[in-house]
Amino acid sequence: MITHLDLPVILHNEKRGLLTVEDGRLDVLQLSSDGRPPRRLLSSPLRNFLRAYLATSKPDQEQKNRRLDLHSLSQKDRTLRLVKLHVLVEPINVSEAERWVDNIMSASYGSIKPFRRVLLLVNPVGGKGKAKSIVHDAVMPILEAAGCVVDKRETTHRLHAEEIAREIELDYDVIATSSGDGLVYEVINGLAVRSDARRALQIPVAPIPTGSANAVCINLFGVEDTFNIPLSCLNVIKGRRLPIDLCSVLLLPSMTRRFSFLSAATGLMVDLDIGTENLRWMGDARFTVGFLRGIVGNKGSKCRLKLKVVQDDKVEMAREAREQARVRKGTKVVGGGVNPLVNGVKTLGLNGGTSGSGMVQDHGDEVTPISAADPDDDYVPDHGPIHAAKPLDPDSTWLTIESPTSKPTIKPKTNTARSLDTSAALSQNRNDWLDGQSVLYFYAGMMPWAARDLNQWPVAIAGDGLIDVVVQSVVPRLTLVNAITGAAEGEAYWLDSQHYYKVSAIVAENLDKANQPIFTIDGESFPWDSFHIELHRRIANLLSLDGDFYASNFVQKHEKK
Ligand SMILES: Nc1ncnc2c1ncn2[C@@H]1O[C@H](COP(=O)(O)OP(=O)(O)OP(=O)(O)O)[C@@H](O)[C@H]1O
Repeated sequence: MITHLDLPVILHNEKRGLLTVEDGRLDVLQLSSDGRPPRRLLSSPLRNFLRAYLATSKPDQEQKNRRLDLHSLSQKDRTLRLVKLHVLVEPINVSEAERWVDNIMSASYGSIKPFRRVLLLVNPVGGKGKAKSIVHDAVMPILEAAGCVVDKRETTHRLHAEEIAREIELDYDVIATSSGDGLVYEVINGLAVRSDARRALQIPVAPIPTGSANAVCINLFGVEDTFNIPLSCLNVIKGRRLPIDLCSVLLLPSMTRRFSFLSAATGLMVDLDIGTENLRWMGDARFTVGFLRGIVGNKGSKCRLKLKVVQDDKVEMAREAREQARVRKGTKVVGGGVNPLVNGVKTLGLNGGTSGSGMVQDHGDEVTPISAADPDDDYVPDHGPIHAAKPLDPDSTWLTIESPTSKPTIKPKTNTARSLDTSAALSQNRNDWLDGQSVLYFYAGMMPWAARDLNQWPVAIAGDGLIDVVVQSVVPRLTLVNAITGAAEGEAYWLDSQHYYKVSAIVAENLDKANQPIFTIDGESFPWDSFHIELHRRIANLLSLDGDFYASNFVQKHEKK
C-alpha cells in the first residue's frame, strides 16, 4: 500500500520544490521561503504520465545532486502535448526518490507493463502523405519519452506490411501502424496465415491515424478524437488488450482466403470505398460524398444472401449492447461524447490495481489464454495455425435473402429518418425481410463505426462471436438522403428498410457478375462470384485505452428505453 508520494526536489530555477502524487495526479510545486502558498508549475493526470527516470551516479559522484526526469502528456481540453522536465534530487533524498519513481510508475501504469517493445510500421503514402513527418515530429518523441523500444520500418510497396507480419519474430509487445485501416488489415492478414497464427495474433495492433480511412481509430477513440495522434500514442504505450473476432472470408471459385476485422460490403457501400479513391485528398469527408453519389445512382446489389442468423430482434440487440456497455464500464454507461482522455486509464488506482466498481476487466498486457476468461469461447488454446477454410453448407435454418432479378421494386416506407421516433420504432420492430424487395447494399461489420459520419452497426459488441449484418432494401432516394442526418448517431438502425441481423456465418452469391464485379473486405476490393464468411472468436487483439470500443451516444441514449 502506497502511503507517501511526496518528494522534495530542487527545481530548474534552483528554488525548492515538491513533487506530490495525490488523487491520480502529479503536481510539481514550487515552495516559498516566506510562508506564501506553493506555486503549481505542472499538474498532470497520472493516466497521461509517461515516465520518471532517476539518473544513476558514478561511485565518485554519490555526494552530488541526481537528475530526475519527468515525462508526461499535458492536457488542455482535448489537446495533449508532450512535456519533459527535470529536477534535482539531493543525496540525502536519493533512496526516497528511488521509491518515489517506483511508486509513480506503478501508479501510472497499473498492471500494464511499461517500456513496451513496439514494431512501428509507417506507410509514407497513406492519407494525405504526411505520415513520415507526423511520426518524426510527434509519434517518436512521445514513444521515446515513455521509454518504449521502437523498431520503426517504412513500408515501400502494397502488401509490404503483410509480408513483414508474416515474417517477424514474435518478440514485440505491440504492432503500431501509422497509416489508415489498410495497414491494420495487412498486419492482421500477415499474422493470421502464419503457422503460429494463434500466438502471433495475440500481439495487439494499435493504429496511429495518418491515413484517410481510419475506422479503427473512430471505434477506439470516438468521433472527436479519431485523429488525435498523441492519444493514439498513449494507446500504444498504455492501451489495454481488446480481443476482437476475425472473419475468414473465402472467395469462390478461386478459394482465396482473406481475414477481415472490419467489414465486408456489396452494392452502394462498395462505391463508397472504392469509387472515391480519387477523392482521398478530402480525408474522411470523401465517404459522405461517395454515399450521396451512390444514392443518386441508386444501384442495387443483385445477390443471394444466406445468413446463419443468431439474433434479429432490434430492440433486444440494442438492449444487449447497452447492457454490455454498462457491465464493462462499471455501473454507469460511459462514452457518447464523454472524453476518452478522461475515461482512459482513470481506473488505475495508486496501488496499481483498478479502483471504483471493480467491474472493469483489466487485461493488462499479459498474454492470457482468452478461453480461460470465457468458457463459451471457441478459442483453441494452442499456438498453431487457423484451420483451413472450406466452403460453407447452408441448411434450411439459414435465412435466404434474394434480390429479384427483374426491375427493382421500390417499397416506400413510412419510417424515414426525419420522422424517426425511437419509441414508435421500438413498438413496431419491423425487421423481417419481405421477399420481392431489392437489396441496395449488404454490409457486414465487426465494430460500430464504418466512418465518422456512419455508425452503421451501433449494437456491435467487441468479441461477441457474431457478425452484425445490415441489408438495406431499395427505398426512395429521399429516405436515404434523410437518413444521412442520423447516420453518425446510428439512428438509421431503426429504419424499417434497414434490416439488421447478428449472424455467425454468411454466404453471398453474385447474381449479376457483369455489372457488379467486386465486393470489398475492410475497404479493399476483390472479385465477387461468391464469398463465404465464418468467424473466429476473439482470436486477434487491438489495444484501447479502456479495453473496449468507444461507447457511442446510441448506447447511452437508449439506456432508459
Ligand atoms: N510505400 C508504399 N507505396 C505504395 N503503396 C503503399 C506503400 N506502403 C503501403 N502502401 C499501401 O497503401 C494502401 C493504403 O493504406 P491505408 O489503407 O493504410 O491508408 P489510407 O490512406 O487510409 O488508404 P485508404 O483510404 O485506401 O484506406 C495499402 O494498400 C498499402 O498496402
